Amino acid sequence: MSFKVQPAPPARPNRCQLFAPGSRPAIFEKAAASDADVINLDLEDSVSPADKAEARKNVIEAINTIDWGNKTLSIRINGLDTEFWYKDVVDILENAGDRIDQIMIPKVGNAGDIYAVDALVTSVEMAKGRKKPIQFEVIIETAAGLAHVEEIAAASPRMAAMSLGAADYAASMGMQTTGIGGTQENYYMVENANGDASRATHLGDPWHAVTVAIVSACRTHGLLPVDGPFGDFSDEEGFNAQARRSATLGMVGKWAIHPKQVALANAVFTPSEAQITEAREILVAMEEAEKSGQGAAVYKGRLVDLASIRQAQVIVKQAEMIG
Ligand SMILES: CC(=O)SCCNC(=O)CCNC(=O)[C@H](O)C(C)(C)COP(=O)(O)OP(=O)(O)OC[C@H]1O[C@@H](n2cnc3c(N)ncnc32)[C@H](O)[C@@H]1OP(=O)(O)O
Ligand SMILES: O=CC(=O)O
Ligand SMILES: [Mg+2]
Repeated sequence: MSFKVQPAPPARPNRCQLFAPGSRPAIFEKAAASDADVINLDLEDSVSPADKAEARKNVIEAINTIDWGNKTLSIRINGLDTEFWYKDVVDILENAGDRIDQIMIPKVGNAGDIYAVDALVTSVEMAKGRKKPIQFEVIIETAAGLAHVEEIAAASPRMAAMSLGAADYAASMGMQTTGIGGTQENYYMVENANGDASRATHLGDPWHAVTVAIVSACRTHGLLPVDGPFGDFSDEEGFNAQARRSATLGMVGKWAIHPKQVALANAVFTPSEAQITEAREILVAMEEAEKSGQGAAVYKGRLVDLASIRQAQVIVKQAEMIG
């Protein structure tokens, strides 16, 4: 471990973030009644420009009147390259009560973007005497966002979470796809020719590099790394495969852009009974090993050592937090 100890991320469940367009207030109550840990009311890309002002009003009313239970409530504002974002921040923080937890900032490109929103939020908080500091979550969904991911993660004490936005990321990177996340059929390896007539193909994961970059920046600075949208909400198997890859790489949750996806995300990002049992058994095996002066032991025929304790603790802590 470096001299600088890795900070812990916010201790709250973040297995699923359910999105609802701000221009569709009829679904807000349904979102509030869902099993998602986080609700994102959207003012950005699911709201057409003509509806932005109305959506802001809807969202403010919803923050103030709907019972959001113990969910994290987050509002996605418009990007800093638009004429909408400052009014999103000012109107919401001047008119919404303390039930709002987070602002989600889309398309961040560098630490300066966070600084700008932080300055505005801080000013409105002071002016209105707001007691509960607003946290930030951001979306990494541009080439610049990926290039500056670490400075973005470190940009403000308000930073709590970071998501991968597969749709805008693909557009910004010039990727040849219109799919939102998941399998990309043209991203594959083919087995060597070697005279073999049947050349098997193996699909690769085009989201791997940016996912790892996000997880690394988040873990370095104590944020929650989250996988973003999976557009084809009829494809449960595809969603599960994407979510399992993200969970394996260290992400803590995934967006749902349709209520169908909430249970899927919760299932993948909740450690299974088998995983929890195995993690607890490893901790017991290591306690026994340490008692007999050993740093390494054998569990089910494989090596476990002090690093295994830290791995097992990840799963046990996740399970305890989710309850
Ligand atoms: C790339 C990005 O930026 S992703 C993030 C931004 N995008 C979004 O926020 C989109 C969020 N999702 C949606 O707007 C909608 O789910 C859509 C447009 C995809 C589909 O909407 P619909 O055609 O109404 O879906 P469908 O008919 O299958 O809905 C089934 C039920 O779930 C409800 N529902 C649909 N979406 C949501 C939602 N996001 N939250 C809560 N409830 C919802 C419907 O009202 C309907 O309820 P009912 O059974 O009581 O009538
Ligand atoms: O905002 C999300 C995305 O995928 O783009
Ligand atoms: Mg986007």
